[in-house]
Amino acid sequence: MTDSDRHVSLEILDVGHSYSGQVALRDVNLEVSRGELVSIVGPSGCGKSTLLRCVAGLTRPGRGRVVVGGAEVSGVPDDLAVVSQDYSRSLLPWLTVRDNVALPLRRRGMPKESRRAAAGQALDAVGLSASARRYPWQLSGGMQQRVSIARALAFRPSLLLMDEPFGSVDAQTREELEDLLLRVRDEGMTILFVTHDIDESVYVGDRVAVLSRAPGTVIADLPVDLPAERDQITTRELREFVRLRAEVGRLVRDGAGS
Ligand SMILES: Nc1ncnc2c1ncn2[C@@H]1O[C@H](COP(=O)(O)OP(=O)(O)OP(=O)(O)O)[C@@H](O)[C@H]1O
Repeated sequence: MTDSDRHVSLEILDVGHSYSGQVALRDVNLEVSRGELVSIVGPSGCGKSTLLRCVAGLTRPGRGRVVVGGAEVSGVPDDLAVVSQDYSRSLLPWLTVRDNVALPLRRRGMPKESRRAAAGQALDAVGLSASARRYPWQLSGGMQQRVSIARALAFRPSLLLMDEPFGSVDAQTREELEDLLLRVRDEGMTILFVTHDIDESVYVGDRVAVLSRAPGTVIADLPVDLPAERDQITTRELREFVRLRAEVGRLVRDGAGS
């Protein structure tokens, strides 16, 4: 398998899901090309996390199908990483930060020295080299979240699912992580990125998919027609950025459910 073969497309086809008769998602259709970053926004409780769980193979959708790289998802795909809001449960407290980051690389059969080097590089990218030998419980919440992100980056999955990943970090770190994510996207990873932050959805996205109020369905799929090279200050000043931010904001506020 070549490196470019690892980057997959994703199809979400007529996906619906209910919890004990309560409909959380209905008729969700979304296609994501290889190497594309699609932001997903929508009102609280509209089913964004449920949708990511269906794509990750953690929840089997009651209706419809999810297809990753041409194959229907029936369990957790091998070549997938998830970064969720819940950093406190995602790291192993008995392993150092570096060993947490290196752990998934065993699945790739990578030799120990290469695992350590890849973990070191990813920690460097999120600004945590100095904490490599510490344990997760010795770090702040925001730092732990950066470790989870470093772990996903070191693994270099073909499909990366992120559920409000920067919600717990300070504003400056958040901007740095957004730019890091854009560099990763440039390497061809396919990314689904759930966020509550409308500015962020436009800044990092190639497209923004807006879900309606519960039960969630896609009510808009907007291309982000901004220069690929983004900058935290000048991109956010562009007329197209301001227009899109307003459009997404209006859709999230007014987006009708059934
Ligand atoms: N395991 C579960 N059991 C029962 N109901 C659930 C479960 N998980 C989610 N739900 C319900 O499904 C609906 C969608 O929840 P979900 O967490 O997917 O939405 P969300 O858009 O990610 O929410 P938020 O933006 O607040 O994080 C909500 O009404 C929620 O209460």
